Parts: sequence; C-alpha cells; structure tokens
Amino acid sequence: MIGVIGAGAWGTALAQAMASNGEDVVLWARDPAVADTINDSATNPAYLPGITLSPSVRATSRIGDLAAAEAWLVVTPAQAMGEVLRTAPAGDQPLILCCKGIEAGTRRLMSEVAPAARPRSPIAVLSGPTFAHEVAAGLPTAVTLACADPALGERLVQRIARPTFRPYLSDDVVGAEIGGAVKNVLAIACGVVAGARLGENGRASLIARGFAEMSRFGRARGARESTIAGLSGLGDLVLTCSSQRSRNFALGFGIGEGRTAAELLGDRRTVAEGAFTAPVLRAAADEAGIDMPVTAAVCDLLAGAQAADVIRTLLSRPLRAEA
Ligand SMILES: NC(=O)C1=CN([C@@H]2O[C@H](COP(=O)(O)OP(=O)(O)OC[C@H]3O[C@@H](n4cnc5c(N)ncnc54)[C@H](O)[C@@H]3O)[C@@H](O)[C@H]2O)C=CC1
Ligand SMILES: O=C(CO)COP(=O)(O)O
Repeated sequence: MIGVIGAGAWGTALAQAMASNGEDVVLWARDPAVADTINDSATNPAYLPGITLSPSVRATSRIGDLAAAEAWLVVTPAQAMGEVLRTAPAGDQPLILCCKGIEAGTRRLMSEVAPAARPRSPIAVLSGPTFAHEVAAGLPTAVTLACADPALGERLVQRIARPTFRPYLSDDVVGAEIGGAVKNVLAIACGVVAGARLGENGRASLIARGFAEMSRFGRARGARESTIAGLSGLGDLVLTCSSQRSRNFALGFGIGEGRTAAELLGDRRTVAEGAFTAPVLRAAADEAGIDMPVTAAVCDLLAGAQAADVIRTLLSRPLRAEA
C-alpha cells in the first residue's frame, strides 16, 4: 500500500496513477469533506474535476491511517509540509517529496525540511513536467526521482513506475528541487508577458534568461547542470511557461492583464507556489550575490508594482554578455 499526503490536484492525480495497476492507495485529505466526497463519489471535484478515481484509492482525513503504507508521497503545499509531517504517525517509511517550493523564513528546501520533521524517514524527490490532470488521465509523463541512496532510489523507481508514468533515477536531490521551485517563479513572469500581449519572442527570451537564472542559482547550491537541463529543470520550465493550465502562469497572466497580485491571490482556492517562493528565492540569491533579475521583477509585481514599469526596468538594464 502506498500513502499519499495531500488531496489537492497533484496528490489526487498521483494517487490515481499509483492505483492504475490495482495498487491500494490511502490518500490523506486535510479536509474531512474532501475525503468523504472522494470515498462517496470516486471524484475530487474541488481539486481534480472530471477524473473518476480507481476503486483502490481510499481517502481519509485521519493522518494516522497512513501508518500501514510502505512509502508516502508527500504532496502538500510546500509551506505546509513540515507542519503536516510533524503530525504524521511515527515510523520510518521513505518519503517521496512531490511539493515544489522553498520554505519561507528558514529558506530551506523540502529535502531539508522533511528530515528535520521526521528524522527516521529516508527521502527522495519527485519532480518534472507533470500537469496533474494529464497524469490522472493516464497520458504519458516522465519525471525525475532523485535520491541520495542509489539502492533506495532504484527500489522507489521500480515501485512507482507505471506504463505511462516513467521515473528517471537521479542522485541529485538538490538539483531536482531547485528546478521545480524556481520554474514556478519564472512561469509567473512568462504569464505576465502573455497577459500583457508582449509576444512570443519575449516569452521565449524569458524562458532562456530564466533558465540562466535557474542554472546560476543551482550551481551555487551544488546542483548538477545536467539536472537543471533535465526533466525537473528545463522540462518543467518549458511546460509551465507555455500554458494557462499552469496556476503560476495564470497568476502572471492576470497581472499582465492589469489585475493586482493581491486580488488574484485572494480569489485562489488552489496554490500558486511561485508567489511564496519568489521572495525567499530573491532573498537567498541576494545574500549569495547571484544575479536573478527575472525573479526580482516577479517579486516587485507580487508586491504591487505596475507591470509596465517592471518590464521597462528589466529591458533597460545595462547590456551585457550572454554567458
Ligand atoms: N497540480 C500540479 O499539476 C502539480 C503540483 N505540484 C506541486 O504539488 C504541491 C501541491 O499542489 P496541488 O496538489 O496542485 O495543490 P492544490 O492547490 O490543488 O491543493 C492543495 C491541497 O493542500 C491542502 N492544504 C492547503 N493548506 C494546507 C495546510 N496548511 N496543511 C495541509 N494541507 C493543506 C488543500 O486543502 C488542498 O488539498 C505544490 O507544491 C505544487 O507545486 C507538483 C507537480 C504538479
Ligand atoms: O508543477 C506543475 C507542472 O509540472 C504545475 O504547475 P502549476 O503549479 O503552475 O500549475
């Protein structure tokens, strides 16, 4: 049995993917009403509408019910992960961390938050270009599964692979995490360009310059270039910077159209992780002397600056060498 912690879009989609071969899955929802709806109707209309869930997915709002699962996929919003893990039942199950973000305040990656909350559990990170509704629908998807322990990583890859869900093993945990966290911030920027009707050239340029930022930050934290250029970095960056399906891109799109971040975030039921990651990423980059102008621009927009002013500032920076 596999446990899934968090019954939002991604947790529900992963539960469905894991259950696609008849595997028993226990899916923890914070809200008892969400767990009841899943068990009563085999759907999660609040977070993953249009998908009928496998009968082997059982939802619960009692986190203690996860005790019997042999591994847990952790799929809460990044800012809530530490708090949720601290309430989970004792044990040493491996944790596969699927949330994408950096903890505000502490500036820790999820791979640093989880062991502090749950020291006996080994960890792995699952990240890549994975829109939840596509995974839930069984469309082909490849992800990075990063684990510092190669034997455990190999075991987990075998355990979670499904015919249309293909994990690639890596030992670069930090690299996998940085790609997933940073691309959410860059997707907001690309959404702004699209919302402000600034054209496809601008969006492609932002993806490339954003990738340069992701690479600089990754290098400073010890990530491998090949990880940043792989599924969890460039792969996810391209996905989320290209589609209104991305919540982060959609947030940026609204800002580009002239709405304020506060208004757009106030309306949200679902998480746009980039809004939480941007300020902490900027602070970490500033402290380390890493140039991240796109990230800084996203922070200014989230703080209420006018899109036109922020874009003008970005474009009027001194000309410089590309690499
Ligand atoms: N939706 C997607 O396509 C993908 C999402 N992710 C990542 O997975 C994580 C979860 O995202 P989604 O499932 O899409 O989010 P979502 O917005 O669909 O759902 C969030 C879930 O977290 C719960 N929640 C909110 N605050 C909480 C708290 N304080 N404690 C515990 N639970 C809380 C909500 O009740 C809801 O069930 C994020 O880090 C996201 O970046 C990663 C890959 C794909
Ligand atoms: O991480 C994702 C796809 O890989 C989902 O992106 P959004 O959170 O922007 O919807």
